[in-house]
Amino acid sequence: MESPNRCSVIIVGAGISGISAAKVLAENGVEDILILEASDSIGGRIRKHKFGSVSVELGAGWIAGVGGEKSNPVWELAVESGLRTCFSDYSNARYNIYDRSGRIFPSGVAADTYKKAVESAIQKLRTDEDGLPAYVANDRRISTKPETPIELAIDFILHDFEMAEVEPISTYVDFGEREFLVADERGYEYLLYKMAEEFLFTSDGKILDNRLKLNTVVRELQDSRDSVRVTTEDGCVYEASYVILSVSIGVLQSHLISFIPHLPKWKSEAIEKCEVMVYTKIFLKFPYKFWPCGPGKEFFIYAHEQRGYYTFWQHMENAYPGSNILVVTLTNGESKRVESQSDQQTMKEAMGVLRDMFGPDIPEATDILVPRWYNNRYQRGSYSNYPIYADSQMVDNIRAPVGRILFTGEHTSEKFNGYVHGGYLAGLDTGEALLEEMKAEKASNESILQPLIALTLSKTQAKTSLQICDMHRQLFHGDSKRGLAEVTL
Ligand SMILES: Cc1cc2nc3c(=O)[nH]c(=O)nc-3n(C[C@H](O)[C@H](O)[C@H](O)COP(=O)(O)OP(=O)(O)OC[C@H]3O[C@@H](n4cnc5c(N)ncnc54)[C@H](O)[C@@H]3O)c2cc1C
Repeated sequence: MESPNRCSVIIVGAGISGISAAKVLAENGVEDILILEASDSIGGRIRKHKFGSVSVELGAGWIAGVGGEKSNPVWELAVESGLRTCFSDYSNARYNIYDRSGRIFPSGVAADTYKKAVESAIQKLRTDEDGLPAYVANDRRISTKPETPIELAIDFILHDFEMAEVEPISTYVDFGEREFLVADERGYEYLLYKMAEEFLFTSDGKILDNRLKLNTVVRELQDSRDSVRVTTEDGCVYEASYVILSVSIGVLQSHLISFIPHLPKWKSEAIEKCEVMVYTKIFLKFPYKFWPCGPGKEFFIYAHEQRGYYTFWQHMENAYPGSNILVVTLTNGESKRVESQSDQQTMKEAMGVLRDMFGPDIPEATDILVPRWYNNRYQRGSYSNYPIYADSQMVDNIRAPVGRILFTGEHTSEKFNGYVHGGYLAGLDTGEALLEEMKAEKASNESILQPLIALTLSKTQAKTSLQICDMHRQLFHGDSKRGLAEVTL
């Protein structure tokens, strides 16, 4: 039987965590790596798409957590790369709440409803933390259930958009409360290309390096005492001393990848317990704009009796003036419902909502774009959402290595899960942890092997055996230009 392709480390997934882990390894001399990516590009949940004449972000759109005492590392990457961004001011959204007949709720009503919703959410959070139902809370105040359309709309934006008013979110506490929308034709993914070009061979903005294999779906990881065998959907087998697995928590839950032996119970239980949020941005293009623009008008809200029904809207005039694009965000149940229906049906529903808000004479949308993160078998959702009862043990278990397989990705970040910077920092941490592990293993091997080599090999023989290792390294390293012709992207 032919021996499998072998290298030091295989990284499964080329999202921000996989690329940042690979970068740490390469920078520290571990260059015989192989990155296996299921889709046709790097970026994962950071992905741009040409829509109309502009680049829109199907996945992550914002750099969240800017302007605080500590600097968000992703913001630093964006500044270094000259990425174009626009500040997003959500604070006015609550004053642009439309009812079904197109009237904007008076600001006093909106502010009051908002205040009550925040108080109620804080109350609910306290009782959830105590493990008690709301009606037996210490101070006997009962958290109120949202019922009216405006209450439901505000409840949606407070909870499904993780507004910092309800609980302290590490991202905002550590890095600041400002958020910047990426509005750059090169896309948010440009940050990943900038990182990748530091250790992979690139030309004309394309990665041309045979250490990155796109369209390669990993289906099985077989962990043994001294290596991991990786089998892909097309039947190829690779072998490495270690694997870094950066696929999303949704993919881990979906069992797209089998583990031999099975993952231990503590690991699989922790993976199953983590919730997955689905978040869908639907883009609609119009022949001209009919919505209000100007200061404080970027975000607007539709209040409907069904929670989350085309609630949260944004116009793209600040990001791309003249683009005539609206974005509406759906989450969870509504995302799944819309993913399973035709885009024409979704356009019809969205147009109905817009006519409620802006009247019957508005123009029909000329194009629609509906990303399907939940049905994408390489994602199975948008990002992890630790349940309220999750403790640090659960996160530790999700992150902990099993044998020679290390787990990384936004879901392994205790403080910043769900965010781009969570994925980035998790990748750096995993890369560094693996370097430590490799150093320790090398030291222990040398202490066993040194006396043996001295006993069994003459000096020249020992040198020859080292050269064989070096030749193997050249498969991946130092000859990337020759590898060019063989690469298919
Ligand atoms: C719609 C949406 C909006 C978001 N908005 C924001 C935002 O505004 N700000 C923010 O900070 N964050 C946002 N996020 C979250 C952010 O995008 C993620 O936290 C981050 O990009 C995750 O990076 P990652 O490396 O952990 O995972 P991923 O990017 O998912 O990388 C994992 C990679 O593994 C690959 N893969 C999966 N299965 C296999 C397999 N079997 N074999 C080989 N490869 C495989 C995938 O194709 C993918 O490329 C959003 C996400 C979504 C989906």
